[in-house]
Amino acid sequence: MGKIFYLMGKSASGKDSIYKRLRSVCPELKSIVLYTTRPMRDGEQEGVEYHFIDGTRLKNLEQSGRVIEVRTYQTVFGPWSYATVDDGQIDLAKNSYLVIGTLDSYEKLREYYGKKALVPLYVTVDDGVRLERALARERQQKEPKYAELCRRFLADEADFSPERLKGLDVTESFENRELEECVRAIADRIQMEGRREEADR
Ligand SMILES: Nc1ncnc2c1ncn2[C@@H]1O[C@H](COP(=O)(O)OP(=O)(O)OP(=O)(O)O)[C@@H](O)[C@H]1O
Repeated sequence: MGKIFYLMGKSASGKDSIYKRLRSVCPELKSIVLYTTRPMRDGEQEGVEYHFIDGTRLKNLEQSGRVIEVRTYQTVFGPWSYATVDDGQIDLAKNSYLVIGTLDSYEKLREYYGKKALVPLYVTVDDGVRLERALARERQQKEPKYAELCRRFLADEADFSPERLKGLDVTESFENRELEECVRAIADRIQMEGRREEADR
């Protein structure tokens, strides 16, 4: 049976950077396209970055029991939802998947597909280094949002508390000191899972 490799970590831990590298290092892993009610941005394409839907369609999907997890953010443009939907794109009999997300969405997918289907890939960075990286990244924005950066940094403490991680069996972590080293360690972990699967057959 295939696995869902679930990449997660606190803000600015390097998930996006690692995800992009893993996409080329582990091309056999499929991606999952989420659904969102936020408007499409210039350059985005339906079905590539997201499936773009409206609130009514999301409600219908929820009523049909196909929404595995949904998060809604209150933005200045109104509420924007992001959802993982069981629309047939996830077929664990055939494929394994690489997904990037939050600990909450990891929990929901784990409830839906079963503990055995999920492999958590938890990325960590020393807090001081992470704050420096977050600040450097924010400084490059046209309108840096430093208060939001601080809010997220503090919220991470509760979101990824040791108790929560332990409760969800996230016992392994990958330190992102040097990007390529971290990518290699995660790729090795992914390959080990493949070997385990073969041995069990
Ligand atoms: N190993 C590394 N060494 C130095 N800089 C890094 C490393 N990994 C990532 N970065 C940089 O740190 C910043 C945060 O990385 P990235 O955006 O990938 O994190 P993230 O976990 O996806 O963040 P968020 O969840 O907040 O969007 C980026 O500017 C990225 O270029």
